[in-house]
Amino acid sequence: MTTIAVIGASGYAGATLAKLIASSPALTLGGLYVSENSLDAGKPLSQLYPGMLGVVDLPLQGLSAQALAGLCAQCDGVALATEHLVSASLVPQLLQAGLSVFDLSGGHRFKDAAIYPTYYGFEHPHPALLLEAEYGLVDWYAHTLKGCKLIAVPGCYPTASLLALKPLKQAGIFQESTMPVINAVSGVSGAGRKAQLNTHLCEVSLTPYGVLGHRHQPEIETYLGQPVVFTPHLGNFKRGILATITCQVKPGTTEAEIAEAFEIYQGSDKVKLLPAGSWPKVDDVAGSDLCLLAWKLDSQRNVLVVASAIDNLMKGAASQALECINIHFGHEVYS
Ligand SMILES: NC(=O)C1=CN([C@@H]2O[C@H](COP(=O)(O)OP(=O)(O)OC[C@H]3O[C@@H](n4cnc5c(N)ncnc54)[C@H](OP(=O)(O)O)[C@@H]3O)[C@@H](O)[C@H]2O)C=CC1
Ligand SMILES: CC(=O)N[C@@H](CCC(=O)OP(=O)(O)O)C(=O)O
Repeated sequence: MTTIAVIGASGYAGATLAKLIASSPALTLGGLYVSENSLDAGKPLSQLYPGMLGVVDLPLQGLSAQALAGLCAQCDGVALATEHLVSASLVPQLLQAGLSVFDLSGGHRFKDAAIYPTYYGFEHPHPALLLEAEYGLVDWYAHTLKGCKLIAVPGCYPTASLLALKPLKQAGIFQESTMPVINAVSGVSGAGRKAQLNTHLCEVSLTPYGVLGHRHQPEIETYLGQPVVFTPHLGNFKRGILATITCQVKPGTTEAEIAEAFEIYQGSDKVKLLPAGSWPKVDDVAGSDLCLLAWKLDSQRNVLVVASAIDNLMKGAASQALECINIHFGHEVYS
């Protein structure tokens, strides 16, 4: 059995992951943690999420120095479902204790520390560790995850976008100067559990945000290897992301070439192509660990539209983290 603790376990991503770990045959939950002075410390997780009653009844513990030392002594790995700077500050001690770290935040997704002040609003406290991290987009980089102790679980929008675009990039299908245009809508759970005015029921209405400055733009560009225009939108639903992506393809590109590019996912039980003429809906993926893709080519104008749907809390966070954990520790069961 591999023992994994979850820090940030009362949040949407952490609680979702705790439930997945508790239900995984090869894993055992090594503890659930919140901030030292959290109002939720001492409560069973199932008190916050009654649907987890009998599944995850472990109590949430405040992350004191003593609790952190105990965690380090008892666990093989730790998942950080905490905000970026909290994750970045915790990682050195966890690595020093020999743990494998799975960071669900954006705290370790870039090698270039200069991204952090520009897109995250802080100087990275441990830039040298960025060079040690591997990017856990499991459908593309599974081979890098075994030998590394620090795994940066991708962001939700980048997961949806990269799974759609990387096959096309790899096949050399984009026109030289094209910038794929990604319009993506996320459910409100993407903003986390804590109360904020913009996620208040009466305030939520379909709207773009983070226009031309969202931190997921450089993440998508880094792992795609070319510029994109990314515009996120907040939708009035709880979970799921739908990214609709428009790109210009080389003149003469055929449907057969595009179909061949996406054959990379043939046999995958996580990334699936819908039959021609069908388009994914967020409700089709909500609660699942899937990414559903569909595309259509206008061969007259060399325009390709690809749609990609995931659950932001699952393939966009917790289930992808679980895949990283299982691959890293060599467990055959990936979900
Ligand atoms: N929601 C989503 O769809 C996705 C989220 N992510 C990333 O995952 C991370 C968590 O997101 P999400 O679950 O939405 O966030 P939430 O706000 O829902 O949860 C944050 C969690 O962190 C805990 N926490 C806060 N400060 C500390 C601290 N100093 N030490 C330990 N625990 C702390 C909170 O509990 P308390 O405040 O009571 O201490 C809570 O359990 C973020 O980095 C986010 O960007 C990634 C992909 C998708
Ligand atoms: C709706 C909403 O607010 N979504 C979040 C995305 C959260 C996430 O996946 O991203 P990180 O792990 O990179 O924080 C946002 O746009 O900030």
